[in-house]
Amino acid sequence: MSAVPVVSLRGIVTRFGSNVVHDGLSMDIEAGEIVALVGGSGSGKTALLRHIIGLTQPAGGTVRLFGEGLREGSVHDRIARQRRFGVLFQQGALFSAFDVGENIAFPLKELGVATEGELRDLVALKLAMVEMEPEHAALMPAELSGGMVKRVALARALALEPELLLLDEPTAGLDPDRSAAFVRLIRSLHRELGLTVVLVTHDVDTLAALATRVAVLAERRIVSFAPLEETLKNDHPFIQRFFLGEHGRSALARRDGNH
Ligand SMILES: Nc1ncnc2c1ncn2[C@@H]1O[C@H](COP(=O)(O)OP(=O)(O)OP(=O)(O)O)[C@@H](O)[C@H]1O
Repeated sequence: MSAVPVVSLRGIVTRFGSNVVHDGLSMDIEAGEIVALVGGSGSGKTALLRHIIGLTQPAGGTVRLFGEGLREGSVHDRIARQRRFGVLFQQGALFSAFDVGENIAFPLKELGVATEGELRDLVALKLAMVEMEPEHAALMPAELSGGMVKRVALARALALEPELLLLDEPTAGLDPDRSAAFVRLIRSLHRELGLTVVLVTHDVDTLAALATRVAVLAERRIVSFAPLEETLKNDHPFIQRFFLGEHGRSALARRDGNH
């Protein structure tokens, strides 16, 4: 296959003082995949997402997005590249002083891509994509349920019609019903928009429902990168604990029951 990976990480080294978080980490993510990134607390999952989108630069190694180095090209090229991905951070991270519509419009305004009238239409369109109503645009973040906060944050991540969506713990803090609804939403958006998705999650239910491949971050690198069935056969201690502990077992049993 000659297609260029959407994300290509080579020999990534990340250090915070004497804390070496990644040491020679490499991984390629192909177009259309949903990759679940798992690893212990503090293993560097969020730090890796931050490198992928260029918020931080690793101490060593290279990050390529859509076949281009993150620092490559003119300012114009970099802005164009930024429009090709959307991010949903761990806490949903809406701006509390802005209403829902302003939150969703924020990336569009920042890049100056629409007039006020177009913005209103685009906000309504993005709300519909996450199964919310145009009236919800006037609500303030404090008035939203946890599931709605995630939906609005997702609508904002989709604002610029990205090809790549990065989700950091998208279902954390949601009850099982809301979590399942969010998973269905991501699955249908993935299908309809042809997105590539990178998903950090501790939740085996979410992962089992979505991931085309599971990347396991342990010992400062990716120790396994394979479909779930194959991952489960790996006897790495972290993998065994993560999937075959009590929570993992019951999630996998639920998945088998749903098939
Ligand atoms: N800006 C920073 N300054 C210093 N240390 C940092 C910084 N960001 C992350 N770290 C450290 O790097 C390590 C990896 O952090 P990171 O947040 O990427 O882990 P994670 O795998 O996402 O964890 P969790 O699952 O708990 O969210 C941790 O030891 C963390 O303390």
